[in-house]
Amino acid sequence: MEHYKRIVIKIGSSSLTNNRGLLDHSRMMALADAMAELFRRGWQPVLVSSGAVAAGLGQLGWSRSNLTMPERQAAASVGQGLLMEKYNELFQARGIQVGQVLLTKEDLADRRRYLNARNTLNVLLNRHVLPIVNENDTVAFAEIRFGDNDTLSALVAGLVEAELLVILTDIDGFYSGDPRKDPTARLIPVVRQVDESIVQAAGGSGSPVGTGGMRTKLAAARIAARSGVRTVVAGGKDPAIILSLAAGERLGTCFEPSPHCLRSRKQWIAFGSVARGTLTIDQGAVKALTEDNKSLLAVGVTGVRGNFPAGSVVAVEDDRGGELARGISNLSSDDLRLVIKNPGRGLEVINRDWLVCERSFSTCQS
Ligand SMILES: Nc1ncnc2c1ncn2[C@@H]1O[C@H](COP(=O)(O)OP(=O)(O)O)[C@@H](O)[C@H]1O
Ligand SMILES: N[C@@H](CCC(=O)OP(=O)(O)O)C(=O)O
Repeated sequence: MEHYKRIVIKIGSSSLTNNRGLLDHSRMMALADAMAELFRRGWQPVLVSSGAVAAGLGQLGWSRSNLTMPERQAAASVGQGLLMEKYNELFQARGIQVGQVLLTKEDLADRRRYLNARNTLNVLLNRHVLPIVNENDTVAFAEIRFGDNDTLSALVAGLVEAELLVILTDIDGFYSGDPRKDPTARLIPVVRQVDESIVQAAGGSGSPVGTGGMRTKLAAARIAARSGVRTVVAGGKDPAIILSLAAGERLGTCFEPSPHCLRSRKQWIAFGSVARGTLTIDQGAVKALTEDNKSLLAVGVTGVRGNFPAGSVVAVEDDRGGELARGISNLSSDDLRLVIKNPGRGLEVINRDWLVCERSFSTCQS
């Protein structure tokens, strides 16, 4: 079988709409040209496209100030149609079929639906259809909402085992501070690890249509890195930049993949799943998990919060309250409460193959 390399391109609302809030036809045409060329060069691309809310508001002539969530969702239902109509027209003219994939956080939090989404994306990619992904804004609310497509694009990149995630935005990369506020800020060409000093430099959105700004791009880069995917944040003014990036040119800011990347199942536990309860563990268990790479035994569990059946994803906290791991519990909350009163020493609560130790779930999962 021929080997195709996969690339996920995420484009933000700020790069897709003009100053009147309408879809920028020439920008979208340039994007379609560049993506068609990617196909010719043997890539299997996925497009994660924002712009539904912005395009809907522009079309309807609604003001963006003081919008309620149902009004945003209503605008997205208009804008998503406009986006797909435009993409269909542009890609069909270049001999490429497109498929719309709308996801909510809940779709990826459910393991079966996550695997279904993966299967669907694989069929589209293997048959050279371009998947165009967005959050299902019309139905997503509160806890089932990603809220930003940067995070969604990183999850999709892990899901399809992409080599590269390109996040196109209205600035040419990640700077040492928000350049709109700090004139001394400088472009950082390479980030090996998204640590606290890096997170400190990131600000929110700089445009009226963007969501999340650089903060959500860093969260995305961190998820992608742990999934073994390199991320580049770059300017989307000229979408042909994706061809240079795919060819390995160093432009924008490159976030290197982690040397300790997670296998697919653990990626889902760490970044896709939603914890249904919380276990508190003692310091001996903290050491066993974080230093000795062991499974979690009942003897180290000191408390259980929430009600969940066996097989649920649970958060694991130390007795100071910080989440340090997440995994799939072999026992229901009721059974766990019984067991910890009189712990059988060897009883395994979470097998290490179903456990991820990570202190940064909260920055990755809004
Ligand atoms: N450290 C930083 N480096 C670069 N841009 C930053 C930084 N902090 C905040 N930003 C802001 O992030 C914006 C891009 O994010 P956003 O507005 O959400 O765009 P998009 O619609 O492409 O997702 C930039 O225009 C910039 O104002
Ligand atoms: N799903 C929303 C976009 C959310 C989002 O992350 O926007 P952006 O910061 O412009 O990438 C929409 O299509 O309007």
